[in-house]
Amino acid sequence: MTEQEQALKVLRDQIDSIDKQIHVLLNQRATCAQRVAEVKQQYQGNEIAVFYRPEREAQVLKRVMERNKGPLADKEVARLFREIMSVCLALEKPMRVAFLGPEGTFTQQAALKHFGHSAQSAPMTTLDLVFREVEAGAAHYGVVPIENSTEGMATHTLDLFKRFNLRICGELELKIHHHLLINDNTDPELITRIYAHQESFAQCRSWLEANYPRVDHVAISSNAEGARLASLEVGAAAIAGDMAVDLYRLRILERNIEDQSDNSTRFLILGDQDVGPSGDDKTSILMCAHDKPGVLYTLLEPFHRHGISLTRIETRPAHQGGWSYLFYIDFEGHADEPQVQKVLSDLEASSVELKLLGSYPKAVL
Ligand SMILES: O=C(O)C(=O)C[C@]1(C(=O)O)C=C[C@@H](O)C=C1
Repeated sequence: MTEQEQALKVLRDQIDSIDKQIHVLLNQRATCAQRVAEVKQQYQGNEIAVFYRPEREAQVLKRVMERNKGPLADKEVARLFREIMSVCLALEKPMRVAFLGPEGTFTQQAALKHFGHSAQSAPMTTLDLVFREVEAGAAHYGVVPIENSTEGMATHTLDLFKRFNLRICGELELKIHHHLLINDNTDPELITRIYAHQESFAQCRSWLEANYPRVDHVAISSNAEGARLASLEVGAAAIAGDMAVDLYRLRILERNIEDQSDNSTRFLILGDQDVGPSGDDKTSILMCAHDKPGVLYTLLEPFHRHGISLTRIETRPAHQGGWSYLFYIDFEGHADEPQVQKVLSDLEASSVELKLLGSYPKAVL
């Protein structure tokens, strides 16, 4: 055995021994999760037991990142623990998560980032169906886009919160990297059309003008569908993300063509449970108000008085006849906290229609 082979053997023996310990510990953790499930079932009485606990998951992931000393990066260890919790939760109860499909969309990527790969992700053809599937109990949770850093709010998602009585149970952010994709039979010099969702064309506008000014842009229901078409047609290209590349066996002609390098999308997790406080939470509400002088002041003043920071405010027409508006507001804190409760009761007293969409842990990963 050479000196190098000897050194490798020593290190690999160490790795084998560490793996054995990790293995034992993983199964010990899984056994604890199974017991947790039994306890949840015992104490839930007649109600359906709630297995997924976003507030606890957020605390676990945060602690993992805080105590991390490397050499693994904080996000990487958190990602590993994300998957460990995902398998433990699947042992307690397999989760079905509806997302805006088809397979290969950024929303699916978001679902897997948030729930880990042990959750079963179920593609829906429209956003309405994601809401409906969760409301009907056919899926435990849903994942929907809410805003993009380049293009702003996903207004259709906002409108659906008014129609459906669901809770927001979580949020996450995903970096959105778009690639220009072709199949192996397409000559890069002979591209005649590019498929993408309207939103993605908008996020890559300057790059497309500079590089493909005379090629047809075909707007399509999703990037994943565009990728599927580009995998079948000679002369077609698609704009889509990493998941679509593997799924439709496409070639990346140009990487990261988004105009803003920090292009990212925020997604919300829909469910029907009230999530407990994690210690670092956000709350979302919808308010409906008529257009009269000082209305915005009435809505916002209680936040100022009780020292609550807003993280987002968005206005939409309420579609109720006349000039009524819907205000979608995100702010810091949890509905169980006294200051937040004061804001909510002041708003209710000021005769605006108020709908609490949910309190949930701030995105960790
Ligand atoms: O602490 C719990 O309630 C658990 O069910 C355990 C656990 C975990 O693996 O840590 C699993 C699923 C929950 O979503 C949160 C945490």
